[in-house]
Amino acid sequence: MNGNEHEHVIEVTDLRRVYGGGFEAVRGISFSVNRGEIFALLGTNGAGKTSTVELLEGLARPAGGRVRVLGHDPYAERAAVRPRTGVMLQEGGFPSELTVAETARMWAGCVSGARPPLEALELVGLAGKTGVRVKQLSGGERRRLDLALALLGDPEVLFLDEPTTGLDAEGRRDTWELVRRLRDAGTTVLLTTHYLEEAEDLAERLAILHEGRIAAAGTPAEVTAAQPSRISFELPLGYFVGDLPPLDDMGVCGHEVDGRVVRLRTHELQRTATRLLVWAEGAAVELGRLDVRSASLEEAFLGIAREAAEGVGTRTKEYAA
Ligand SMILES: Nc1ncnc2c1ncn2[C@@H]1O[C@H](COP(=O)(O)OP(=O)(O)OP(=O)(O)O)[C@@H](O)[C@H]1O
Repeated sequence: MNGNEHEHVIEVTDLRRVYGGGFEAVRGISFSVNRGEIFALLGTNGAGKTSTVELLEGLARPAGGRVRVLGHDPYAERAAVRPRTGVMLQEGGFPSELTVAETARMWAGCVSGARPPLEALELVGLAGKTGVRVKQLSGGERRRLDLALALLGDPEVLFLDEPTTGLDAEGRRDTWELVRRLRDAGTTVLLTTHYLEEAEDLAERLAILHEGRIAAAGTPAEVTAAQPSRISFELPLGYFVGDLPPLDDMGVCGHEVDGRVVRLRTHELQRTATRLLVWAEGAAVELGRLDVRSASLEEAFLGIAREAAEGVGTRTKEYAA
């Protein structure tokens, strides 16, 4: 963060959203997104991702806090913000009888300065489907049509709500490639996703939401680094975890034993692995199925969700991403 407010294309401060009946879906979150950055919002089902993105899109008024997109309030100053943003909702909801080309033309008619519809369809790989009715498209093709429509206005800021849900592996990779190309051309992208590899691969920074609060935020590497690495192995018959050097001395921060299988957690992977291997060598012990791995974003996510659910060390506050 460079403190230069003009670089923050999206700024969210202590944002709250309360639905009728008093349910608080977004409970005071803060983050900012820089120009030309891809930022991912992750979270378990019902964490508040869509509720947040809708506030950024100006579709609802926050119950508290502040949102600025391109320096404007997207709800109160919708006319200033809307033409400069592209929105891909979770459910596009287009008339299913229209063809792909008709849908794109109809949509382009509502966008000032729209790029040619065929160009948008080409970007998402649907140029060969112009004559196909929307109802005949596969789920993945519909998501790509949603994305083409979001791109029609050549937006400065793109909101993508689960852009690759329903896409096969190739379609997902193609979409990532397109999002990266858009970013390289200067577009700022905020996306929500359930695919952790998508966030790890695409996003410069991310925030993990849990029950309306930010549970962790930073670069994928920063979020992952906060989680322990894992070492697992199987001890030979007749050996027990108590035969290892004292776990504290090995830098182990947690362990589980399941029969002869031992799983160690550590924030000092090199130290723990070295002590373990030196011990095994000295004791002439063959460690079966030895597996040493750094935490992945997926492990970080599951760890955060588990901690939050257990209420243990919940880090659900004051993350300024
Ligand atoms: N219109 C509404 N009225 C009342 N509660 C709502 C409404 N819309 C959403 N919620 C609740 O707000 C919470 C957050 O929902 P939201 O759709 O923002 O979550 P999400 O993180 O996008 O989830 P998912 O990953 O399942 O799409 C959920 O508990 C949901 O049930």
